[in-house]
Amino acid sequence: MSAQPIIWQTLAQDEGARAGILRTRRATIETPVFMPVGTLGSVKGVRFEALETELDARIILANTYHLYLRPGVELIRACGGLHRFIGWERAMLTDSGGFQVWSLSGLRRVTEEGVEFRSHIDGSQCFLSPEIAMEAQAALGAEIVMAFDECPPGKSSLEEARRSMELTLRWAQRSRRRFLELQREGADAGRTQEQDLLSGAQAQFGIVQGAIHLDLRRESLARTVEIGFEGYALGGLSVGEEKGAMYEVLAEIAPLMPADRPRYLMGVGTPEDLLEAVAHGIDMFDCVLPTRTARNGLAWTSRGRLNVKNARWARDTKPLDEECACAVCRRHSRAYLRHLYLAGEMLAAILLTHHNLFFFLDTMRRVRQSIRSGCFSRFRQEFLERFNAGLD
Ligand SMILES: N#Cc1ccc(CCNc2nc3cc4nc(N)[nH]c(=O)c4cc3[nH]2)cc1
Repeated sequence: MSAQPIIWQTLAQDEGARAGILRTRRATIETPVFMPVGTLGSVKGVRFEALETELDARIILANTYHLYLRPGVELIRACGGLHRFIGWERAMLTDSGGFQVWSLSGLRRVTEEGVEFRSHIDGSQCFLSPEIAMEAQAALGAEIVMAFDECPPGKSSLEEARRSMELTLRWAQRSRRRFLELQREGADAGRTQEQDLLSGAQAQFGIVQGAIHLDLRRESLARTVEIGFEGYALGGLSVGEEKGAMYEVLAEIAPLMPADRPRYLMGVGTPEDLLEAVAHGIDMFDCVLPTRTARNGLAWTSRGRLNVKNARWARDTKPLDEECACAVCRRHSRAYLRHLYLAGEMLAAILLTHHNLFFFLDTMRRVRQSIRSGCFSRFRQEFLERFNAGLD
C-alpha cells in the first residue's frame, strides 16, 4: 500500500490571505501554520508535552543535514524512524540539507552530482546528492519531505542566480524521481496498513529559487510545477536580501503558486514578515527566531521586542507581556526573568522559549481566526500598530 497523500483544502479566502486545513496521517494542521524548528530532533528548551498541550503545535521541522551527521539516519531508522526516536507523535517536515550545507559547513564543493562538504562537527568528508537526501528523509520518516536544492546568496547577480536555479531544477527532477521510486519500493515491500501509518512520506515539496530576480522566480515556479509536487516552497529568502526585495518576491510570486497545494515560505520570520507573507497567500512557515532569540534573552510580545538583559526591567513586576495568556506570563515577572538570565540559569532559556513559541503560535491562531472571519486586514493593522508602539 503506498503512503496516503496529504489532503489540502482551503477553508476561507480573505483578499490575498487564505485559511486552510492540511491533513496528514498524524495531525490535522490548520493553516496558516508556524512550525517550531527542531533541528536535531528537539525544539531546544521545550518538552514535547508542552508543545502538544499548552502550545498546541501540530507540526515541527527537523533538519536532514544535522541528523545525517549525528546520530546518523540509519541509527534513527533502526530505532523506528524519527517520530519514535524522539517521541513526537504529531506531524513533521524535514528540510533536505541543501541550505544547511551552504550555511553551516565551511569547505564545500558543488558539482552536478551533489555537494561535497566537511562536517561542521568533526571535519570529516561528506557528500549529499538529491538521491541521498531523499533516501535519508525516507529513513527519518517525516510526512513532508523537501526536494534537494541549492540556496544562492540573497544578493546574487542575475547570472549567478540563474546558474543556481538551473542546478536546483535538475536536482528537483532527480529528487522527484528518487522520491517516487522510494514510494514504489515502500509499496512493493508490502507494507501493512499499520506500517503504512507509521512510515513513508505523504508529500514532497518542490522549492522555488531565483533570488530576488522576478523573471527567474516566475520561470523557476513554472518549471518546478511542471515537475509536479504535492506542495511548493519559496526558498532563497531571508538569506541577506533587502526586506523590500523579499516582500516584492512575495507579492509577485506567492499568488502564482498553485492554489490547490500548500505554499511554504522557508526560514521566515519576524511577526511582521509572517503577516506580510500571509497577506499574499502563504500557508506554512518555519523559523528559529522564537527559539534562538529566547536563548539570547529576547522575548517577543504584543508590544514588540523585550530583552530581559535591559536594566529597565530590574524591578519590573509585570509579566513579559500583559496581554499574554501563557504559563510563563501567568506566573513570572520581567524582574525574575532578568535575574535568571543574568545568573546564567538554564530556566531563563526554557521560560523565554516557552513564551516566545506561545506568542508565535497564538498569533498564527489569531491570524487564522481573522481570515475565517473576513477581518485579516484589520487584525494585521491593529497588531502592527501595537507591536510597533513599543513598551511603555
Ligand atoms: N535567530 C534567527 C534566525 C536565523 C536565520 C534566519 C534565516 C533563515 N532563513 C532561511 N532558512 C532557509 C532554509 C532553506 N532550506 C532550503 N532547503 N532551501 C532554501 O532555499 C532555504 C532558505 C532559507 N532561508 C532567520 C532567523
